[in-house]
Parts: sequence; structure tokens; C-alpha cells
Amino acid sequence: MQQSNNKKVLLIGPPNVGKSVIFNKLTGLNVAMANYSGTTVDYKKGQVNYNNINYDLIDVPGTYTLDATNEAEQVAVDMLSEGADLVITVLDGNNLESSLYLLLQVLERNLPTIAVLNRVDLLEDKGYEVAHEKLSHEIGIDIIKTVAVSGEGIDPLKEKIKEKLLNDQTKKDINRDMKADWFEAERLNLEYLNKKNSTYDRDKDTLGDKLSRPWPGIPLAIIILGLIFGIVVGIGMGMRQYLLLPFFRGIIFPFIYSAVEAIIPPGVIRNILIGEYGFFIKGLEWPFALVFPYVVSFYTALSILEDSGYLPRLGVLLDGLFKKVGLTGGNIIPLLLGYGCAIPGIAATRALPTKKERVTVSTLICLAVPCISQTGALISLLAEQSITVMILVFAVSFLALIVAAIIMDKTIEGKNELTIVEIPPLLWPGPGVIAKKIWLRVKMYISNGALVMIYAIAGASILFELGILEYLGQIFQPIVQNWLQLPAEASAPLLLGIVRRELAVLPLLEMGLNSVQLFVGAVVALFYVPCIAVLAMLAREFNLKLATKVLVLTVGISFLLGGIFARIGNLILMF
Ligand SMILES: Nc1nc2c(ncn2[C@@H]2O[C@H](COP(=O)(O)OP(=O)(O)OP(=O)(O)O)[C@@H](O)[C@H]2O)c(=O)[nH]1
Ligand SMILES: [Mg+2]
Repeated sequence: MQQSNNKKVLLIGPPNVGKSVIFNKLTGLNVAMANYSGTTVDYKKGQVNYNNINYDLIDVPGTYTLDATNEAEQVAVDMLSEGADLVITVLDGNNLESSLYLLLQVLERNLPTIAVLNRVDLLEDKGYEVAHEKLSHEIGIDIIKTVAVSGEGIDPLKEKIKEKLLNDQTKKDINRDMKADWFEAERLNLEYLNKKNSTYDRDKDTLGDKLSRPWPGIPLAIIILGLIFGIVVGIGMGMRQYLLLPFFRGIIFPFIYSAVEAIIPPGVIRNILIGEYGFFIKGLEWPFALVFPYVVSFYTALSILEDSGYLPRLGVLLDGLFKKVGLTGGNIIPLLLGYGCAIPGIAATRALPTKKERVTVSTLICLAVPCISQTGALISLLAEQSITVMILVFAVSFLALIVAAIIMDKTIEGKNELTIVEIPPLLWPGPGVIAKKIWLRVKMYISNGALVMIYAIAGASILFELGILEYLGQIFQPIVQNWLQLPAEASAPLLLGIVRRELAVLPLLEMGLNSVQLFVGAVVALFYVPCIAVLAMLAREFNLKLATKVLVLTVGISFLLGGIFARIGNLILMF
């Protein structure tokens, strides 16, 4: 990271109070925000330049106390121990007492501190207000009221930060008699949190309660998740079928074909560009017509889910069910993120309380949670030819998750801790925030995912035209043809699949497979190597040993199951 002499300002606070929203407003950057605890699992740094004053603002993972209980919280404690020119403690208007405890702990560190009282809109909705001026007076630091999502209070906050950074010598007298204990926090809470009126919007909360109780929570969850799945697949397929494929195949490709044919004589070069793996063709069709629509539809749904506050409730609801297989309800968020991309999924495990849970959930994501790119590819491969095969593939993936979770629970040492899932209020996601989140993720897909895919396709087209793919196919013959009973060309997806998960699927599209082969190809792809970037992430987050284990495990299970299914499938076909 670049070293700078800028002043350092930390944003500290309990999870889910809006630190990242404030960070984004102050820096103009876009870091991930979501309505559940543990969104920010590593610190994020951004530079602020405000009225000629420069400083580095650091968005710290949320923590309830300075006695860290997970890795994300430890980051927060470490950041504070390194010192800062100013600490901004963000208090949750909606959950003042626990925020106050953290504030008291921060004040013990004797760093220049101000507080932000955020989410006051939620507090006011409940008919409460905080006498923040009196509170400020008692503890001896400035407190600024904000509604970060609407931008209210952000300008005064900018001014206050500037003022503090310019006169850091003249620290106000923090009340040194304050003790950081829960009694003190409770006393302050009782004293300064006042009921204003009683037009408390109870409906919102009771709906929230209902969602996390088995009845009617479970039927509602089935409806909500079913609906979301339908919308994701429906919108994805619709966009692909009626918008993107006609656009590429009807307009762009004919143009490319005629242009290339006019300029480049028949031969290897022309084939590399527009032949079987022609990367002008596949390099556009695969990332942008087949996968892109699902990336958009999935992240639209996920962003709305994230900000609604539903996910932690789903976690509570599923806790009992998850416990049966050795997981906890809190694992739902990393797993769900994994259905988008394994990397944020694994990152989100940092907020889990034990190493065992981190390893288990990360391994599950690598093994049997297809990322959205791969899901899009699987749908492209299967949906049109056989819905039954598609349903079977997803059923196999669920089954594998359950079995693998049980096995890991039995074999990995350690215990799963009872997690207390913080339940945020239900919120109507703001369209602006949602749009921003979708855009961020789509941008990420284009700059990372699609680009890597295009490189890989370019590589493949060269290897194919030079006959190297065919040669490699011969080496893989025992596995691909004899064991998996797939055509020889199916060694290509196995090679490409190491680079990106959907590339283990997409080449199968052109091979005219029968339904058993489709199923086998899809299952092999599903369990196969979780893509190079994910292995690197595992090595970084845990160690090389785990990355190697996951590699061996995924390839092993993928081939083992593939071969078994090929035999069972052919037996069934015979009758
Ligand atoms: N109603 C309301 N919602 C807010 C406000 N500020 C933030 N939010 C919402 O609160 C949720 C949490 O915001 P984040 O910025 O992700 O919270 P965070 O403190 O960074 O959370 P962690 O990274 O998990 O520690 C999001 O859904 C925001 O849209 C506010 O002032 N009012
Ligand atoms: Mg955050």
C-alpha cells in the first residue's frame, strides 16, 4: 500500500451502523454496504480532500467491543492500537446502548475522538430521540447527528473533522471519570434516550419478527426464495434470449464475420479470430450474452436482499436446520454470497466466530456452490435441452453441500460457537443505493471476470488451431473418454475450467451431448476446481495447505462422481 503522510482518521463502530455509507459519502468511493453485520471484513482506506485539508479515512470492520471475538473485529482493534489523528465513533441511533459501550471503550484509548449518531431516522420512526447535546456535554466529545443514507448531517460532519484535524492540540477534556462498563452504558442510555411520541411504526417490526419465526417464517422463506430464484433465472434467460443473443448473433457477429473475412485470408489466423473457439465470437458471446444477464439479475436480487435486512432473519430461521448438518444460521450470508462469486463469499467468512466455521464454509463454497457465472453457463447448457437434467444437477449440488458439511463437522477439530446474530431493522432498500451496488458488481464482473474469460478464450483458440488442444485431449483420454464417457473434445473445458468456473461448462455447449453426457459434464464442472483466483484467495486467507487440499478434493470428487454418474446414467438409458 502507498505510504502517505496524510493524517489518519478512523471510522469505528458496531456492525451495521452505516460506517461504510458514511465512508462512501466522505470519500466519494464505493465500498460494499449491506444491511447485516460483517459487511466490511477488512479495512478500507480512502483519501479525502476537503477545503484544502487532506486526510486518509479508514473504514474499519464493525465491532461491538474492543475485546475482539473474530478476525474482522481483530482488524478493528489493531487499527485502533496503531493510533490515529482522529477517531470517529459511529453510534447506532437504533441501538444506542451497545454503541455507547463501544464509545466508552474507545475513549479509554485517549485518542482525539468525535462521535456520529447515525440512523436517527430509524430512532425517530420509533418515536424516540437522543438528547445528544447533553450527552456530548457529559462525555466531553462532539456528537454529530446524521442520516447517512440521505446525506443529512454529512456536511456538518465534514466541517467538524476539519476543525478537529486543524486543532488537534486543543483536545476537549474527555470526562476521565467514565468507566467503560455496561452499567455506565446503560445509565447513559437511560438518561439520554427519550421517548418523544408514541407513533411507533409497530408493523414493520412485527413483520420482521414473523419472518424469523418458523410460522409463518418458513412458508414465507420458501415463497421469497422461490420468487427470487424464479426472477433471477427468468430475467437472466429473458435478457439472453430476447435481447443479447439476437443482438450479437443478428447484428454484431455477421458484421465481424464479414469484416474478418474481407481482411484476413482463410487459414489459422482467421480461424483463431472467428473459428471454433474464435475469440472475436466466443470472447463476446460467452461473457456478454450467456453469463452477463445472470450476473445482472443475480446481483439485483442479492443487493435488494442485502439491504432489506431479511438475510439475518433467514439465518435465525434456518439456524435449527443448519445445526443438523453442523453449520449455523450465520453461515447463510457467506454461502449466499458464494452463489455470486466465491471470493466475496470466502471473505465474508472472516466475520464467523471460529476457524472451523471459516474453513468449513469456505470449502463448501469451493466444492459445491456454483458461482453466478457458472450457474448462467449451466442454465445455458441445460435449460433448453432438458429441465430435468438441470434440476438434477442442482439437487446433486445441494446434497453434496449437506454431506460435505456433515463430514467436515465430524472431521475438523473445534466447535461451532453459538452465534448471536444481530438482527437489523427491516428497511426498504433505497433505489439509489441498490443501483450503485449493482453497478459496482457489474463493473467488477466486466473488469475482472469477463476480461479473464476473454484471455482464456483467446488462449484456447490458439491452442485449438495449433492442434495442441487435440494433443492434450489424447493425454486426458483415459479420464475424459474412458472414465467420464465424454467426447475427446471435452478435455478443453477441463483445461479452461481451471481459469474460470464457467469455462468448465461453456465449451460443452457445442458438443451435441446426449442427456447423460450433459449431466455428467455439468456435475464434473460443478465440483471441479474452483478457479485459480479462488485458490489464490484460499492460500492468502488460510494457507497453501488448505488451497492444495481443496484442489485435490474438488478434482477428486468431480471425477469420481462424474464417472459413477456416467455409468448409472447409461444403465438407466439402456432400459
Ligand atoms: N435508515 C437508515 N439506514 C441507514 C443509515 N445509514 C446506513 N443505513 C443502512 O444501514 C445498513 C448498514 O450500512 P453499512 O454502511 O453497510 O454499515 P457498516 O457499519 O459499514 O456495517 P459493517 O461493515 O457490517 O460493520 C445499510 O443497509 C445502509 O443502507 C441511516 O442513517 N438511516
Ligand atoms: Mg461496512
